Amino acid sequence: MHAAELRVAMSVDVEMPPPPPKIRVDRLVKTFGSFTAVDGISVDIAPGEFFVIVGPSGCGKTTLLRILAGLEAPTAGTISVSPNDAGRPTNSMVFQGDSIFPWMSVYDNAAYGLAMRRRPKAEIAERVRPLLETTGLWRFRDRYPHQLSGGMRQRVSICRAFANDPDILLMDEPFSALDEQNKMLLHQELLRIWEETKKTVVFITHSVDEAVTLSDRIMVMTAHPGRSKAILDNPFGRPRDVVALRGDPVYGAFVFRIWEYLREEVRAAKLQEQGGEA
Ligand SMILES: Nc1ncnc2c1ncn2[C@@H]1O[C@H](COP(=O)(O)OP(=O)(O)OP(=O)(O)O)[C@@H](O)[C@H]1O
Repeated sequence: MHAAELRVAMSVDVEMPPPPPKIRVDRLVKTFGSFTAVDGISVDIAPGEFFVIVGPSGCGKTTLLRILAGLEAPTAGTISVSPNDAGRPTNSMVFQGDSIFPWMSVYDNAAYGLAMRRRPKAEIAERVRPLLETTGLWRFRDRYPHQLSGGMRQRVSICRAFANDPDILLMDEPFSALDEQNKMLLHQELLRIWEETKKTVVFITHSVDEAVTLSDRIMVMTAHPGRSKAILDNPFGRPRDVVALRGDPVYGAFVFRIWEYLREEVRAAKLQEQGGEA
């Protein structure tokens, strides 16, 4: 057999094992006193995956993200994150609304994580400038947050998180305060930056549309106590055009499928909120 034939034969026969997960969540439980916020969630998230969590209000999404960020300890179960290159932060968090510093310019806000790690100025510029350019903020780099629109402030938060070059990005409803048009632009920008960097992202949202637009997989959570109800593979490939996506008949069908899982949970959460039984 020639070497080329042997290679073909081997490529057919040898199945590569999947890469080890970047994040492994194993039977995770979080209680606050007698209240169970997260109840036995297990999931493996692959390196470079865009993993989105949707669920009704109060189901434990933020609690789960805070545990991933190391801001809360689990009550039971474990979270393990495969190690990264030394010297890089494990994760950066982007919060709901914008969380940039009002006393710092756009540039300094975007550079904040790197400056805190005392990276050389040239390296900071090398990282920050392309991000500010991609998001249309470069010419506003000397402005302060009060001189920016909400969409621009949120762009600064995203630039800061990516500039920091973490292994994992944790995003807690970062776009919930924005109007539809700004949201759409930011979705496209976020996807563009993510496709260049292939970071592992865990993203929380209330919006099924946002989940479908951004994700590789979507976890639907139950109403309190927060459990994993379903984990769905997104049928759309990459790269994505966030507007064209909506014209695809598969889009509506996938949104509908997620709502089938979600609607009962939203109803249950509403009843819980009103003090009734779900
Ligand atoms: N530190 C805390 N002490 C007591 N209860 C808490 C604490 N943090 C969260 N909870 C409760 O845990 C539940 C889950 O909260 P969490 O913020 O994780 O939900 P969520 O799904 O992110 O909600 P939303 O979508 O409304 O932001 C809520 O009932 C909340 O009140």
